[in-house]
Order: sequence, then structure tokens, then C-alpha cells
Amino acid sequence: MPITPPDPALETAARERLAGLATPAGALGRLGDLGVRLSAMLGSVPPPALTDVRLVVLAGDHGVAAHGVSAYPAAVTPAMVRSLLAGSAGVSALARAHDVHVRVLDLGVDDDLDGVPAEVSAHKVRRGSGAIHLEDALTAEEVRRALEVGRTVAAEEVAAGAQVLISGDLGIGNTTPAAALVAAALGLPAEEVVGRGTGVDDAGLARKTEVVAQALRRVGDRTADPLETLAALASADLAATTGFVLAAARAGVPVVLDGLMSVACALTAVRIDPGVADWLVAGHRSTEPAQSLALEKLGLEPLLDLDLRLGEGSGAVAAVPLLRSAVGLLRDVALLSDLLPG
Ligand SMILES: Cc1cc2ncn([C@H]3O[C@H](COP(=O)(O)O)[C@@H](O)[C@H]3O)c2cc1C
Ligand SMILES: O=C(O)c1cccnc1
Repeated sequence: MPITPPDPALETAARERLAGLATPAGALGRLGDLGVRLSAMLGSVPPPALTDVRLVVLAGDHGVAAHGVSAYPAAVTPAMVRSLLAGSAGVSALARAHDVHVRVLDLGVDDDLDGVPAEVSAHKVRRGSGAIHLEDALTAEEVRRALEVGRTVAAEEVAAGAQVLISGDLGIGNTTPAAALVAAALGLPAEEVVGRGTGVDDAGLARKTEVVAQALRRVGDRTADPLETLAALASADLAATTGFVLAAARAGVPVVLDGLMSVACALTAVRIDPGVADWLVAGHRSTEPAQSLALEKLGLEPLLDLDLRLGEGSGAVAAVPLLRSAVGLLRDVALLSDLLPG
């Protein structure tokens, strides 16, 4: 089934409403454009107030983390899962400030997460993932399962009332496979996509670049196929994120993209089904070069550009007030024709 784009008639009606507001023509700039897109995506003009925005953080570990590609040890991943559950992570503070519902799922954390509620690991695909320069990250069956988890979770959030969905990432080393996914999708060499992630030094950056280059050499032309690419270069959490974005678009729910992991997975979802692109909003520009390259390919201009490089969904959640602003303007501003006499 092809993905249905937002209703063009609604988009036209929203654009007419925007043009009629008691503001000078074009004065609302990109907020006006965002309001028009959101109206069409949310299915009414004026758009409904955004009262239900949901973030799902998909966590997993990465075999490459043992090969000097991150500034932090893999032990941070389970610790941060616990922090998210306690509401004390970076994105937790932002989500609280902006009334965004947060759910955390362990897709591939290399830890038993003792004492953590069972539902957090109920969809676990495996512990860790293959080091992509040496072996495939996942089997084809694991890719299928991870995509299915992403779809199931998105469907659950939509059924619970989500008007807008956000995916968040968590997992030491994840900027390495995410950069590899972007390189695979865009046909770019490792040097152009690799960034410093959590802040690796020059030696770390060189190692990381070589890991991505070796992974791309190992995989060869399997990168022509997005599912093969997920098996070869991704991880359980990144494959699930791809399934999450696909399912949101299929359900006609807008997805606000975060940093590198979120955008790399959205790009992969677009390779699987180009119709996904119509349902994406870019929350922010991260400092990772691959994220900007992927946004450009997707034709998306990010709302925020704050030098954020946290992940967890933080840049997307930080952009939620702009979505609410755009919606509020189309809902609450008078029409100039109603203010003028006669
Ligand atoms: C304390 C801490 C909290 C985080 N929250 C998100 N990330 C982010 O940074 C990591 C990816 O960067 P790299 O590929 O360089 O390891 C992931 O865990 C990602 O979610 C964190 C990283 C750390 C250290
Ligand atoms: O682009 C991101 O979201 C990002 C960058 C560095 C580390 N974690 C996330």
C-alpha cells in the first residue's frame, strides 16, 4: 500500500487561511509554512492544538564501541536507560518543559538491565550488534524483527492518541553506524560523513573514519538495497527506528526528526518507501556532518540550529514549541477581512 500524502486540498485551504490572517503577507515566514504543512498533516484547517506529542527512545549497543570510536564507554548506555526511566536525562528535562510524553525501549542494550521494568526490554532483539567493519550488524531475520518492533511501537503510540511522533536514540557508538547508513544512502565516502559524536579527539576521528571506510568496503554493493544496508551497517535500535518512521508515515502521523540517528533512519525509511518524506519535519541541525547531508537530500530545512549533539530526541523535543507556535498562529489569529470595516 502506497503512503498517502497529506491532503493537498487541506494544504491549499491552510495556505489561503495563512494568506488571510491579520499579518502582513509572508510576515510569519517559515512558521507560516510550518503551520500550513502541519494543518494538512493533522487533517484540519485550522489545525488542532498539539496536546499529544510522544517521544520513543530506542536504545541499543553497538559492536564498534569496543573499537575506539566513542569518547565514552559502553557502560554509559544502560546507565542512561536508567536515567531516562528516572526522568533525569537531558531529553527528560526538555520533554517535561514541553509536555512531551516519553517512552524508553531496549532494543539491543548489551546488559540485562536488572530491576528495570520488564516492558522496557519486552521487544529486545539481541544484546549489542556486530562491529560493522568486521561483520554484519544483524541477521536478515533480526532486521525483520526490529522493523516490526518499530512498526508495532509506532502503532501503539498512534492508538494512544499521538498527534506527532519523535524517535530518540541512545547507545554508545551509535553515530558510527548512523554515519555509515548515510554514506550508504548517499554514496559518499567515510571522510565526508564521519563526525566527532560524543567528542572524540583527532586520533578517535581517524579510527572512526577508518571503521566506516572498512565497513563500506566490506559491504560493497549490498548498500544498493536498504534492507541489506540495515543488516550490514545498522543495529537493532536503528532498524527499529526505521520501522517506527515508516509506520508513522503510513499512519499519516508527522514525525519530527532529531539528530544524526533519527535522520539516518528516516533517510533509510525513505529509501524503503519514498512516500515517507511527506510526513517528516526537521527539528534541528546537529553538529554531525552526515545529519546535514541527509537533511539536504531529504529537502528539509531544520527549525533549530543550536549546535546540539546530544541525541535522545532532544533537538526534536526542543523544536516542539515552534510546532505549537505554528499551529497556534493558524488557529488563533484573526482574519484581516474580519477586522476591516465593510
Ligand atoms: C552521558 C551521555 C548521554 C547521552 N545521551 C545521548 N548520547 C548520545 O551519544 C552517544 C553517541 O555518540 P558516540 O557515537 O560518540 O558514542 C549515544 O549514546 C547517543 O545517544 C549520550 C552520550 C553520553 C556519553
Ligand atoms: O546528532 C546527534 O543527535 C548526536 C551527535 C552526537 C552524539 N549523539 C547524538
